Amino acid sequence: MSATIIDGKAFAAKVREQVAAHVARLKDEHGITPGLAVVLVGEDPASEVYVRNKGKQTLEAGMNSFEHKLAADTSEADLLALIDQLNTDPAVHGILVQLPLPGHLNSDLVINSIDPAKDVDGFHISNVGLLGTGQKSMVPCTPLGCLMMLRDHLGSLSGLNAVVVGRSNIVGKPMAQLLLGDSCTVTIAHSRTKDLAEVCRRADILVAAVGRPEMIPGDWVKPGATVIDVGINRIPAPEKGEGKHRLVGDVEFASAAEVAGAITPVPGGVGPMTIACLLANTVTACCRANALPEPEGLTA
Ligand SMILES: NC(=O)C1=CN([C@@H]2O[C@H](COP(=O)(O)OP(=O)(O)OC[C@H]3O[C@@H](n4cnc5c(N)ncnc54)[C@H](OP(=O)(O)O)[C@@H]3O)[C@@H](O)[C@H]2O)C=CC1
Ligand SMILES: Nc1nc(=O)c2c([nH]1)NC[C@@H]1CN(c3ccc(C(=O)N[C@@H](CCC(=O)O)C(=O)O)cc3)C=[N+]21
Repeated sequence: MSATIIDGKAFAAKVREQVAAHVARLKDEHGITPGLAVVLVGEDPASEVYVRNKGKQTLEAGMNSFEHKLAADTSEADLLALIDQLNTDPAVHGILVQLPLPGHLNSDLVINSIDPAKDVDGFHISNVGLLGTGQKSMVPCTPLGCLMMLRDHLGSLSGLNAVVVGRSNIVGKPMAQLLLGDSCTVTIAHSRTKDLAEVCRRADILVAAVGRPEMIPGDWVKPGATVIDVGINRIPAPEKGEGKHRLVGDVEFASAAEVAGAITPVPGGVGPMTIACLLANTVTACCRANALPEPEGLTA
């Protein structure tokens, strides 16, 4: 193995320290405690892992955590009423509605009912538009975490060929916007892309956000490339015992690590950074709401 392992877990711990320091200052100097509300409708395994880690880390950073767990058959009207209440609650600075939502709920409608200033996921059309036009916005947590690791590892990204595999609204598209903002030459690949292997081999920066376990093998990776593996896939792990699972990314780690210059592991890569950036966005939202200076280095 030749690649540098980008330690997202350690990086995330540093980001959370910076967040906690800023939270302490907000409390001491202004008597303000940032608050994050998370809304979970029904049960989704990926979301539950995320919510569990997040609630704990929100409290550890000194912030208030408000969890709203709603039944899977909650009506759209009830969900919108809750969001309305959180929008007007002065103790709530950030609102996150876990995705995916059950099929009977219109996610676009729900997301766009969140006050854009409290939209710490950065999914509201207003924030999407601001990001796309290079204006100050709330930046989606997962792509923001990826950008932080890339800048930390590479310094300048200017002029590099970046390939993002996946075009979802929550990862692929905002990731591409951020890379473009840092002057990469950006290609967005997806399930209809012709000769994906060839496209990937041109990437100085390869971001995989597909949701297919170990889909990208080492021979799709350009020698020396920086590989960011966003995928979180639970696969059976009979070697750990009957019915056990383990997490793997969208990249075949062992073979990719032979070729890449640097690579993020799964777990311990993008996942922890996503949560750290959610906390960072909550502090940023709180500062903006109170017309106070924002923490430095924690936004795009
Ligand atoms: N680490 C973290 O913090 C987070 C991790 N994730 C993980 O990242 C992964 C992606 O999530 P998300 O963006 O929400 O997923 P989506 O399912 O919304 O999007 C997947 C994308 O991958 C593309 N795709 C699917 N199959 C192929 C293929 N064979 N070749 C090329 N492209 C393909 C799809 O293309 P098309 O549009 O053509 O269908 C689509 O654009 C998942 O594993 C998820 O669990 C997600 C959020 C946060
Ligand atoms: N509105 C919304 N925003 C999201 O950002 C969002 C969402 N909905 N729905 C679900 C996905 C998924 N997601 C994860 C974040 C962190 C880990 C994470 O911490 N992963 C650890 C592993 C945890 C474990 O050990 O199981 C790691 O990669 O090291 C996982 C998954 C955010 N998402």
